[in-house]
Amino acid sequence: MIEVRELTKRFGATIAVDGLSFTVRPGRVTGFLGPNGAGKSTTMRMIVGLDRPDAGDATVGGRPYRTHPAPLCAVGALLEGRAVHRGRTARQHLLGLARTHGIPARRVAAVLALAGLTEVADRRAGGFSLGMSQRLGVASALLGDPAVVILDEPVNGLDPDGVLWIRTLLKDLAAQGRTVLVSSHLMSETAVTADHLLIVGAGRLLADVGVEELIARAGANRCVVRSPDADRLHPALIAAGATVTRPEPDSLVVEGLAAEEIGTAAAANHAVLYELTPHRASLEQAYMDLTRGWVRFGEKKVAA
Ligand SMILES: Nc1ncnc2c1ncn2[C@@H]1O[C@H](COP(=O)(O)OP(=O)(O)OP(=O)(O)O)[C@@H](O)[C@H]1O
Repeated sequence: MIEVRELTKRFGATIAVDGLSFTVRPGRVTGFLGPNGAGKSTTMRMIVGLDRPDAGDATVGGRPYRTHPAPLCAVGALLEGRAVHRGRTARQHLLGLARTHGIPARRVAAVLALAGLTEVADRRAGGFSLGMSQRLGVASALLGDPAVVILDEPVNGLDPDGVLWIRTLLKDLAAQGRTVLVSSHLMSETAVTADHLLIVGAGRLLADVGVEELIARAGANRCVVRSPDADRLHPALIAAGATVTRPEPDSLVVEGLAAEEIGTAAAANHAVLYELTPHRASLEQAYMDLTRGWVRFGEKKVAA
């Protein structure tokens, strides 16, 4: 579990993080979403003690990151710009990290395999592509078998194979009961992996919401129905509680009823259906609506 309370960070005139409070729960993937400059990296850096907050605090597993006796075994983090000694091989890098925490060497082989790096384990990390470096960063984060995993933009630089790998990995980690916080500025990417979303803009929390709930909030689900018996179906759907518009004599746009309910009402009224198409509100649109007006233009914060 990660708990963030009233976290605030200023860089000169910029308030990077502005009184942010949230809880990240175990057993699910939490997406940390926001446009560029929203304060995601700064928040993650404060959670792992790399940046000092101006106000507020963050705890991991009930205590500040710095006070964990073996932090790597409590929290695994992949943060942007993570330093790897360029002259060392991937295996040497991981063995070095393992030694600082008394982690057995067999764990190194395990995370190399998990990250798909076994074949390149003895190559110098300095020659790694961005995607391979990201994989090494994830391997490092998982080295201590931590209960909490924090990844900042992990899909950056990954090829489609790598993107699929990270998606599966995140879901597996959550299914094992770990707390997983993963940042992105792309809703489309996050929606396929995350169960829960924390959406930030200009350092503030805009939404703390389940993926499904956000879709529902984005607007009622609509169904397009075509029927030669629209005259009979139209009043029946209204009686069942729907809001119905009728753009064509044989077509109805129905809000407030699920496709199953519409089908059932049609059958009960002996109405033939030529079409019954659910149109879900797009998550992308919901995200755009939420974050519109919270994009930073230089130093200025612009609210809707
Ligand atoms: N070390 C720093 N010095 C000065 N300003 C900083 C520093 N780090 C971050 N900022 C500023 O704080 C704000 C939040 O930045 P942050 O990197 O946390 O956002 P982000 O949501 O991670 O963005 P991105 O998706 O672009 O990585 C931005 O305006 C950024 O310019």
